Amino acid sequence: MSDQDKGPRDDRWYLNIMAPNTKGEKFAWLDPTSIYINARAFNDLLDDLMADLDGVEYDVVAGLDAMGFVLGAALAARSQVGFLPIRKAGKLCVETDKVSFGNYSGKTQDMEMRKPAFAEGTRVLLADQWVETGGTMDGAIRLVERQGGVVAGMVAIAIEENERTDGYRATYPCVSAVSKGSRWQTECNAQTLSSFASYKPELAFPR
Ligand SMILES: O=P(O)(O)OC[C@H]1O[C@H](OP(=O)(O)OP(=O)(O)O)[C@H](O)[C@@H]1O
Repeated sequence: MSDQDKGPRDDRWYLNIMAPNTKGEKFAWLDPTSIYINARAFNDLLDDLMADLDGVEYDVVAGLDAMGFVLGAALAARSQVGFLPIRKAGKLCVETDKVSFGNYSGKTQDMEMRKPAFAEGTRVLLADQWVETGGTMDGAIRLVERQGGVVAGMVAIAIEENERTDGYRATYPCVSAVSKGSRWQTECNAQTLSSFASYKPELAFPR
């Protein structure tokens, strides 16, 4: 792809290379990780998220296990702040706080954060790949607040619209590559993208 192909910044062209689910309803409805494979796509995604995070103040980025680690760590590096992994339960070998949460799959799971992870009043930016029901974010918010942290905002490739995520947008700065009011947002809410019709894995190849 050439620079000309990028188009206006609002285009968010890299969303076109996200892959549809081909494995059925036990899985998420799409796979955004194809964006990470392609250098231009990944960098343009990070550029747009960083631009939209301008004015949001945070001391650390917390990434949600597992795919939130990719975006969260990359944004932490760009922001020159540290990165805090919030893990699915049973992995951390240090003291932890634990919460239960439900996500799009309908299952209840536990997640953990090291204890203590930060000083009281630390501003934490929560990063995840995707927000669907918002249940995973809810667990992360509780973990951060339990240790006296302040949720500084949330960032993801997309935040689907529903009652819970409307509440997040009303409460925190929420940044997503899928812009509110865009046709991408409408398609994400409906869980089908028009770009799926022309999706090819080759679109994401590294070169
Ligand atoms: O808003 P929710 O309904 O809670 O769903 C969003 C969560 O689901 C996806 O992760 P998943 O649990 O599939 O795990 P993964 O990151 O390990 O792929 C996504 O990365 C979020 O973490």
